[in-house]
Amino acid sequence: MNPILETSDLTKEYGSRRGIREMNLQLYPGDVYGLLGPNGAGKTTFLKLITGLIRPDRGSVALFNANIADHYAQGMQHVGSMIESADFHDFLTAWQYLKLVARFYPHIPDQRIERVLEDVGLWKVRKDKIKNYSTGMKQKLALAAAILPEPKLIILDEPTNGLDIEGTVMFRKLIARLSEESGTSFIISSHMIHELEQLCNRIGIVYEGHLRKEGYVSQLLQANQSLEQHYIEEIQVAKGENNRA
Ligand SMILES: Nc1ncnc2c1ncn2[C@@H]1O[C@H](COP(=O)(O)OP(=O)(O)OP(=O)(O)O)[C@@H](O)[C@H]1O
Repeated sequence: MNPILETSDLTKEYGSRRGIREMNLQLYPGDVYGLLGPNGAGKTTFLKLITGLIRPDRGSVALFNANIADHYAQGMQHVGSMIESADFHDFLTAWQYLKLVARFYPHIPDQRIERVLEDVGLWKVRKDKIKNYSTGMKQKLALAAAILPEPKLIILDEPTNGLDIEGTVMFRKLIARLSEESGTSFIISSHMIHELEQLCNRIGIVYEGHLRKEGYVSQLLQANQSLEQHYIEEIQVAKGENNRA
């Protein structure tokens, strides 16, 4: 099976020498991949690189077999993403905003917009101006925009940030449904390890710009350790290595 996302030696160093180094990751159809790591580990940097929002210093990104440095539109045509807090046109309503997003795609009927607004729990407020939305409501709208064109791969950076408990449950159910019913693949960065444990089939742990450990959640849990224990253990090992260096 060909990977739908493949990064090779992906490297981006900021002036501070922080960033990510030589990250090699493959995502396969149907994968729901959780990217875990402490603050500043490099998760957002990685997600920005694979969506072409920033350019790598070295290495490459292939999406659906297209190298995005040369064939960006081709690689991104089946990808939806939500990375960092979205900027909206505040004077629009949610409905108008999604109509605007829909214009970037060949054919998205109004029924699809209705369905997505219902899915993310914004149906009742669809005619309210976005400037009156809370952070969580804006987060839901960003998620709605990401799933609108029914992409094969959805890339989400901290998607439950700002969501209340009901919103978090809605999010979890929506991801599970899209994964089960449509075979949609996901890569999700989050600090909510319990959310990821329930949602993901694979996880990767990033620390100080390196992909330290990867695994299938089912196999990791067989070792009689929770995902949290695996995570803490890996971070302790990484910190120990740093202290010795
Ligand atoms: N534009 C930038 N210029 C300089 N340094 C940056 C820039 N963006 C990120 N960094 C640094 O690169 C490192 C990785 O940041 P990144 O945002 O990718 O981490 P993260 O894992 O997403 O963190 P968090 O969980 O806090 O969102 C951090 O040390 C950060 O300070």
